[in-house]
Amino acid sequence: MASLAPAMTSSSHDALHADVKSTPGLASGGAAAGDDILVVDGDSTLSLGPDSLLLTRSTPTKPKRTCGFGPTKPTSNAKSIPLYNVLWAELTSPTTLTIDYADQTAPKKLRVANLTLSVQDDHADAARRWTDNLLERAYGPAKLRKRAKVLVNPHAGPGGADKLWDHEAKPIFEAARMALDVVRTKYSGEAIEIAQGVDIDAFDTIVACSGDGLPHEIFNGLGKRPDARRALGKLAVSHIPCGSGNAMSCNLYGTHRASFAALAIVKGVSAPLDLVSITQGDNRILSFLSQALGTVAESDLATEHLRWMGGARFTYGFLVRLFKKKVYPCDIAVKVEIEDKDGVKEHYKRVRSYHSLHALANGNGNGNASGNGHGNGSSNSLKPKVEEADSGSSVAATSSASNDEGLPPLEYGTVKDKLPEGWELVSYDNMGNFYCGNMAYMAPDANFFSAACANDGLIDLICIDGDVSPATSINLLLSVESGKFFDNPHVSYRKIKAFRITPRNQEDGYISIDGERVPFEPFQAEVHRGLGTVISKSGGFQAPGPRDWDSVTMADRLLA
Ligand SMILES: Nc1ncnc2c1ncn2[C@@H]1O[C@H](COP(=O)(O)OP(=O)(O)OP(=O)(O)O)[C@@H](O)[C@H]1O
Repeated sequence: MASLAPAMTSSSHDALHADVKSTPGLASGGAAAGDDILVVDGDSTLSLGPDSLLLTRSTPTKPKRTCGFGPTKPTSNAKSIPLYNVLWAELTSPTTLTIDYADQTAPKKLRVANLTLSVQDDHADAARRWTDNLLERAYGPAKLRKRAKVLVNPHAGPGGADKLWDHEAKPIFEAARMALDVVRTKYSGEAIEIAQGVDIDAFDTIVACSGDGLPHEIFNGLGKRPDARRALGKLAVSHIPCGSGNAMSCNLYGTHRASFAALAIVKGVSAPLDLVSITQGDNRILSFLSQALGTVAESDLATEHLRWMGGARFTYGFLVRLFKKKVYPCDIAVKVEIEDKDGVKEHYKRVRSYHSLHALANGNGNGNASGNGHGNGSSNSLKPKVEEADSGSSVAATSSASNDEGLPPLEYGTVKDKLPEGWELVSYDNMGNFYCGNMAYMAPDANFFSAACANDGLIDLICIDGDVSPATSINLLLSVESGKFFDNPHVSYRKIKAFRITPRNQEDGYISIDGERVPFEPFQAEVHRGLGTVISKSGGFQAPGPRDWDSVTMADRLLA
């Protein structure tokens, strides 16, 4: 019989005799291309369902004895493996079929397991075709055997990135037969240099095993190249979560667990991601995640000495500050695109509906389409209005003739220039939080920017007054986890294209760009639609969106 066991114990596998079953509609004695069923060991079968691979043993396995206590337990004759979990399959000899897959052995961990079956030698060709069919279905639009440059930050988060890479991510990548080039970073900033010099044609993805600091460095390294636009568009950045926040992985893979993220990278597709140019003094850097000034920035950056607390250090820092009712006076000038929350929800609905309809139009109901998120699909009638409205400012639109050049020009100049026309300048004496997000989750269970879209050319701006009562602040913090934050009346939520912020009456303080501290000086930001590329599980973000965004009929969607 076939044995299903972790790879480490493969020596215990029983050999199987495999044959190709004649089933109605299939050629007798051989599996024609597209065949779904392979017969093993005479009567056992391996069948390909729409979502899973099913091994059914014909001979019932003997029930297990229970030493006389209670009734004997019947042993199941079938084993189902989700196709999403299938990593690799091949005939390792003309008579041996091996299938590697990610097995969920614990709620927080996947482990590589394999299935070894013998194939009758006169049916090797048919078994090979069946194997190709299996891999095609298991990978869908995802590229097989991605080539990865892997950067491991041994000092990420609470520590342990080496272990997470070695024990949770690497085995999954290796089982998927990915080509790996692994580097352990030795000092801060090395990932910038590596990304600056990497051969972008030699790899499909550059994987950060780290917190969100290494992806920030990687985007910036790619952005410093003379061929920045091509590099950012070609080499997809991906993330194995090893830090304390791990926002990138939460947004793109819906998990902050290393082995689940590794599987999502294996099965993920390249997708464009908006990136934000930040100018401060004479510098220009890229931001992929967030820009913050106020309680949130300080709670993160001023608690570095409490790293041992893991994710709890942020909550601790936040509570300490909110009881002080700290305010951060500043001048803010914003290029607003969508002013009110209903408009933001409507926009989110349009983008999501476009992506799901686009996926359906491509015959990919699970939304796992490679075009998903690029907004450049063929079905023009389904395009959301925002994408058309934004096309003038998209990087693709402004740079198609010059793809090998550096970063796109700044549409609104730098922080040192005169304030652009049409920007609304407001002075705030009581700002508590100026928080701008390019992704939804800022950490697990911290879906601050629930209306964020990966590739809409807009960033989401949250402003909260600092002089609200501590009870209101605590309620606000709790509402993030419960999903009610977006609708809280104390939260101002807008979609914007650019902003400039100038702190006032404070000698020093904290400004966070993607969780990294930058000088406490005025800075300006503008978004570039789809400038970066990431590996994503389904082409966009995994966040659920603002509450009730989807209370809309199919007709609404089609008319949106
Ligand atoms: N070998 C190293 N020694 C010291 N610093 C390093 C090294 N390698 C990378 N770094 C720096 O560590 C910084 C933080 O990296 P990373 O995001 O991986 O972890 P983190 O900030 O601890 O994550 P989190 O914020 O989620 O806790 C990066 O800015 C990077 O420059």
